[in-house]
Amino acid sequence: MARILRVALPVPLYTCYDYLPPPGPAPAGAGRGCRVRVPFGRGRRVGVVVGTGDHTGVPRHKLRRAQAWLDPAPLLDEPLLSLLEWAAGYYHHPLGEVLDAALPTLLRQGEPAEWRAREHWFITAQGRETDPSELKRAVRQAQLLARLQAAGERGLDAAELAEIPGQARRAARALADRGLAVSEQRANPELLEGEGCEPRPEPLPEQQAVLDRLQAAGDGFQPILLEGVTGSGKTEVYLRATEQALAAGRQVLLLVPEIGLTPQLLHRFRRRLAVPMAVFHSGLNDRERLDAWLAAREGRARVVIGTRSAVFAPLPEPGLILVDEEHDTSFKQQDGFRYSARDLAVMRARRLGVPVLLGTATPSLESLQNALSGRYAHLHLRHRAGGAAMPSFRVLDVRGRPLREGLSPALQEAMATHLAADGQVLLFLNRRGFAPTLLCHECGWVAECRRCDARYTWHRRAGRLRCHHCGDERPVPRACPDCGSVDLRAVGQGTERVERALAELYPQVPVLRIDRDSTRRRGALDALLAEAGRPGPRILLGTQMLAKGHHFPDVTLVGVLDADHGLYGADFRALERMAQLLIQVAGRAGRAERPGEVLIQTHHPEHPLLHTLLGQGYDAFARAHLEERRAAGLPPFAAMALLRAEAVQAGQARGFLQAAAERARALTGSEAGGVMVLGPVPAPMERRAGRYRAQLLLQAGRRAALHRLLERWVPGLSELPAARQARWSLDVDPQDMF
Ligand SMILES: Nc1ncnc2c1ncn2[C@@H]1O[C@H](COP(=O)(O)OP(=O)(O)OP(=O)(O)O)[C@@H](O)[C@H]1O
Ligand SMILES: [Zn+2]
Repeated sequence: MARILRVALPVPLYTCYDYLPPPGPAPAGAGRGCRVRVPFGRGRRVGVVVGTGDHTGVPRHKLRRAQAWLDPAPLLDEPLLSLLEWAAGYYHHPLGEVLDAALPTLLRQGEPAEWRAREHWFITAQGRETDPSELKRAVRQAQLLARLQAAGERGLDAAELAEIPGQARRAARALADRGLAVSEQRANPELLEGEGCEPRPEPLPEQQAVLDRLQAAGDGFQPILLEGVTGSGKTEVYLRATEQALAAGRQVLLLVPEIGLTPQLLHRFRRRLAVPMAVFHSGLNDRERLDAWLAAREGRARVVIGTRSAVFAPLPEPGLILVDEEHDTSFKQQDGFRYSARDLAVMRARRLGVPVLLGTATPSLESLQNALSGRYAHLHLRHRAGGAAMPSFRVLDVRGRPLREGLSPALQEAMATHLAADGQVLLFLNRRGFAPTLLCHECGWVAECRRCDARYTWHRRAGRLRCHHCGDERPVPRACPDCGSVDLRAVGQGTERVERALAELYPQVPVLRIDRDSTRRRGALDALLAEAGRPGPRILLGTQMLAKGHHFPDVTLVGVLDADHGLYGADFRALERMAQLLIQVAGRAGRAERPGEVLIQTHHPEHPLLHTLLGQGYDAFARAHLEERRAAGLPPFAAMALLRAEAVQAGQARGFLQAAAERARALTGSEAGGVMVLGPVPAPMERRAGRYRAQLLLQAGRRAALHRLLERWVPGLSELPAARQARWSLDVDPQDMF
């Protein structure tokens, strides 16, 4: 064994630490990629060995001994570990924290990387014969008995039991005492097992072209941008491509946006593919996450599906990486280690030598530019599968029109027509709550968050004012705190308010509101989506939760209540986002036999975005917008990094950034063709959650120049005296400028 271990620890410092190996003989597989427990300061940490050697710069009397090996063989295989090292370098983030972000919580805490036997509960023969109502004085036991009866031979595992409200485990033991249920210890938790029972439609020629391209890529890196209009059968391509890779004995990783991991999607995969799958999503508990991770690592899971962090799932036999809705902003991690899962997916595929397919109806300008410049293959699905037509668009000029809670007469008329024809209507409004502003009509006072430069949103049903930026909330005042008037008025519409108006306007039509508030309870979203998918007249009203990825066959009319909001955003990506959102929402219309119609309400009917987008399509808009970005020297024609800082006192964050900027300028000064250092400036919302925020932008025409600077600049930032007063973070390739 080597005499020195280099260990990455989860601490915010740009360095690894040298230790002597743990006492006693090392396990046979010990070395790089294994976890060790080490003393650190006065405590202990779990770290990952990233290197071994015989020499160290640490003086002998300071060199400490690691306490124990936690893995008998590398936990992270070489391709994954080296990808993470690359990512730490690219995002200029401490390696220990990168590793920490990539590992399931239990592994970070030092738990063994092993399955653990878990309790599994079954009904007994006697239990099957017992009517739950006989247990009338033990309500919970009766409920659980009914659940176990319904579960049949499959039984309920510990995780399912934990989901049942109340003391389900106690009830289970009480049932066991009565001889109605039994438990056993199961070593291997069951993986989601696909059924593979669904018929497979013949691929259309454009779909086949993608599959051929993937097949031709064989064992090589091949990035493909798949630009397919909404409803064109992209998911069908993912399924077929997955089948191809599975047939070649490989694993497949599918990344989906947070909102995209719907029961619908999982259902489709399970019905088509008869293989074990592992699913990563934010609803998993720590043990479930570890189980999914182990299943992927042992190769038991052949398909791994998950949101952002699943890009770090181990894949011993990788064959294909798929990224659905590649333009979606949820692929970007917005705090801590700020990575782009989409970009890392491409890099991972490149390093593994496997194809990667980025699918979307509305490519990000970054990916589009990569495709146009020939770095990615660019394939299209130009028509809806199954013969459905693309929806028709109409811009509704609402200037001077009487609006009833945001609904124009023309929109109401169209709704009535579609509902009368048994169609469903989907209304999109990206603002939850009742009203975004509470105003005193007497003196003009506005309810503003105590901790942010922002207004409270009035949540009428809950009777609360809530800040959507910091989460602060408080009761709604009865009277104006400034002048005492009781004439407080709601200004503007949120989904809650429109929902009320719809109930009055269409009393006989059920309205389903889908937003963060109505889906807070576990399972609520699934239930609402299932309800929304049923036939019959219905109005679906929601925020962007409703806008993306869902397949509602009976929706024939989509109404965008307020397109103005996105047309004049402060961020240079505002228009791109707005265009993507509009196309995605519109894509929910007319997905089955009946044609769809999309109505967009705006006060700016002449806006060039609406003109190009609706007249010529997303592709034309995106190409035109790319040219504007090129002319302005903005991404994807420039590389950016944003240094953000925040502090409790005004001026402290800026002071730190000022010092950082001077350092950067000193470093760039000598270099021609270097990096622009812009700012510092206050953040667009300067005060948030009680802290003052500012930012410094670094921009360069060439990525290499930016990275050369960051390499020399970032590690020293924490040593600046002003760093003690501010919290700071670096965002490479920032996706929003707030
Ligand atoms: N080759 C095919 N033959 C017949 N039907 C197909 C074919 N491919 C897809 N479909 C059907 O067309 C519909 C839309 O397909 P799919 O959901 O895969 O599209 P999508 O591009 O993923 O949609 P979105 O962009 O909205 O996510 C589905 O009902 C699907 O079953
Ligand atoms: Zn706030």
